[in-house]
Amino acid sequence: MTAAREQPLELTAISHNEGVDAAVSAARRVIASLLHAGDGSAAEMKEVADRLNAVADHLDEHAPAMDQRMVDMWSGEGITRHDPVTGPENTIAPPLHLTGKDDGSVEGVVALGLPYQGPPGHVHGGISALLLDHTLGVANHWAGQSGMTAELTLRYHRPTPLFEQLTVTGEQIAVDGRKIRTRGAITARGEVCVSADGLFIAKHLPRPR
Ligand SMILES: CCCCC/C=C\C/C=C\C/C=C\C/C=C\CCCC(=O)SCCNC(=O)CCNC(=O)[C@H](O)C(C)(C)COP(=O)(O)OP(=O)(O)OC[C@H]1O[C@@H](n2cnc3c(N)ncnc32)[C@H](O)[C@@H]1OP(=O)(O)O
Repeated sequence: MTAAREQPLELTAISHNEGVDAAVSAARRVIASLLHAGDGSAAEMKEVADRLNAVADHLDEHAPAMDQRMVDMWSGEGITRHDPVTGPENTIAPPLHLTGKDDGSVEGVVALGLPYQGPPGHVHGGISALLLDHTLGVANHWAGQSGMTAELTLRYHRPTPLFEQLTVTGEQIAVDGRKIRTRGAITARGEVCVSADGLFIAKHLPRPR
């Protein structure tokens, strides 16, 4: 008999408060702050741009070669740290933090700010697609058979609010040979805002080495 898990399993990397993760958290703040500031801001934007460019110059000067970095990114066998949805090393990741549940599904919560806006006060539909594509991919990984997205069908039921807690879910529904069918949704205040049906094909591109 398998003992029931008391804690849900972490399926995505959690940010450290140090190293590149801390710098990425700061950069996420900068992205949101710039959009909040806009052209009406009293801040001296030329100086801000110069300082940000100096930071980027410093990072580029000390970074490993790109091909080596690609190898490093893909060296682990488990969860990724660089992806654009959950990755603590990726400034454009909100980040969403996903856990695996005993019923075979995955779930995470996230609140999205101004950088992810589409219609006024609401999440851009392409951002919802990004979150769901990735969450369905992780759900397949959790279920034990993963692949590449071949089709992703989205239904936008109601606008997805910014600044509110969203729950993102994914669940593998069926595997038929190499075809994997997976479903998911984004809900806010218990109501479905976006639902997704995905067809994934069991195929994996080779990792850089
Ligand atoms: C992606 C994996 C990442 C791995 C990470 C590893 C560890 C990290 C751990 C945790 C994280 C977990 C997951 C990662 C999270 C998210 C993943 C994001 C997913 C993506 O972001 S991924 C990028 C976008 N994605 C593409 O970039 C795909 C481009 N595309 C292709 O690479 C090919 O197109 C492919 C592979 C789709 C199929 O090519 P193929 O040659 O392998 O397959 P083939 O043609 O033989 O078809 C076999 C049968 O599928 C049917 N079929 C094929 N395609 C179909 C379609 N579109 N619609 C309906 N049916 C279709 C055929 O009709 C046939 O059916 P039948 O057998 O019945 O005839």
